[in-house]
Amino acid sequence: MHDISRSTSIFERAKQVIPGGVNSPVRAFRAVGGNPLFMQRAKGPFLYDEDGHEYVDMINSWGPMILGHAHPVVEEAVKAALAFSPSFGAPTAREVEMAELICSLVPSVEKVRMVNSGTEATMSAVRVARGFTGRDKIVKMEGCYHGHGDSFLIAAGSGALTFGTPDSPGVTKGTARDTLLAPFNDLEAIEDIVEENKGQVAAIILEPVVGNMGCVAPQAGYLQGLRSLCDRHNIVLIFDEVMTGFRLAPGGAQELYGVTPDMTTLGKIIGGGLPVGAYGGRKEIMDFVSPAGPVYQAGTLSGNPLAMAAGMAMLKYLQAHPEVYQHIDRMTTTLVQGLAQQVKEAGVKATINQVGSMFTLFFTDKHVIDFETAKTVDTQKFAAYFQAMLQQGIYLAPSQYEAMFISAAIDEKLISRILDASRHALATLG
Ligand SMILES: Cc1ncc(COP(=O)(O)O)c(C=O)c1O
Ligand SMILES: N[C@H](C=O)CCC(=O)O
Repeated sequence: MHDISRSTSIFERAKQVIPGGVNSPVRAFRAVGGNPLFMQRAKGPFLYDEDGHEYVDMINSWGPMILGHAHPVVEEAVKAALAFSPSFGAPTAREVEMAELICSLVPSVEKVRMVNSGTEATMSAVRVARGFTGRDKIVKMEGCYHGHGDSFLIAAGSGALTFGTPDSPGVTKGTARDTLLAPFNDLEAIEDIVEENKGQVAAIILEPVVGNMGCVAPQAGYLQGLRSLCDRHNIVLIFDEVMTGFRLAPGGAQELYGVTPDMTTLGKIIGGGLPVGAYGGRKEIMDFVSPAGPVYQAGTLSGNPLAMAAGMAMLKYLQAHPEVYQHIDRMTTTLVQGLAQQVKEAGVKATINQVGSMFTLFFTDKHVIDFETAKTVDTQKFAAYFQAMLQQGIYLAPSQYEAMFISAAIDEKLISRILDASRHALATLG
């Protein structure tokens, strides 16, 4: 066993002053047992904990570190921006440059507003959709996670699902009533819901490729079907691309699947590792946002110069190096094929979903296509696998209901290292 005494003692202190000792629940390792590791630094594909251990990072800050940690291009951009002051509370040219780049790359986005997190982006997008349509209800998919806004903490994925609180206390009955639930990948079900609530649904929001009940791909025709349903009923279709934006393709999942929503929410990569979010869409909808229109949304630190500098550096690097996408997709495919072979040889009940550089190894023999099938996983097996991988220096997402994200810093040698570790981990499962 690793000596993690420094992490453990920091965790003890943390629990005295931070709820559960962490600033975001999934970090607490409760779903996998043991104490969370406290990280000190990271470089390229590696994380280093407070006790000095090195780990191959398979989460990459839940997506944004697509180039690996502390990439020099991002580091330099942040240093340069810092010298000009970390915040003005006034508009800057950088924000305009960022908006222009997003509008040029993301098919659905004609105008965009920067915010500080994915949660803010989704909350704001839904408010705008309600203001635009004059309707109250939204439809969300079971198991999708859109941050911790009240309207979304109903059948929510990610940490909410991991900790058994997909319907969070504190959300009023009124708010919950305005969120209708549909199973992911089921067009018939959502058509019925929209029909039963005719003229009342402002927006349908979903992760076009789900990452927050583990990685789940949309089935053929599903996204197209939602597009045409929204067109028929004048409903605003919102793709939450906080995870998939600039990861699955420069234009996100909407580019990959060729389906253009009315609005898109973004985060993660567009901040290059700094706190950021954005929501955008068709001009006529976005012009409802204050001060152009009546729907209020604001932010003291929105468009923060450091976040803009880091995000722009990352987006421009990706634009100049499209081979990054080929590399991360190829590395992920090699890894997933290796894992699939190992699972078969070990006789372990498991199935793997992959879209581009996102994937999840689910400990179930069911094909995972929605919330119901995702919930068939053996979470104890996953926990044992997680711990066995951790002991061998591989840092996985600490929950079965999450996706893993591969960075450009991962190469063939590291894939072999991960696969060697996995072979041993699977052998311990029995
Ligand atoms: C798809 C999706 N939407 C929204 C969010 C919320 O983003 P944040 O954690 O930055 O508030 C997340 C991640 O947490 C996410 O994965
Ligand atoms: N699934 C979440 C984001 O992608 C996990 C991150 C968090 O909630 O801390």
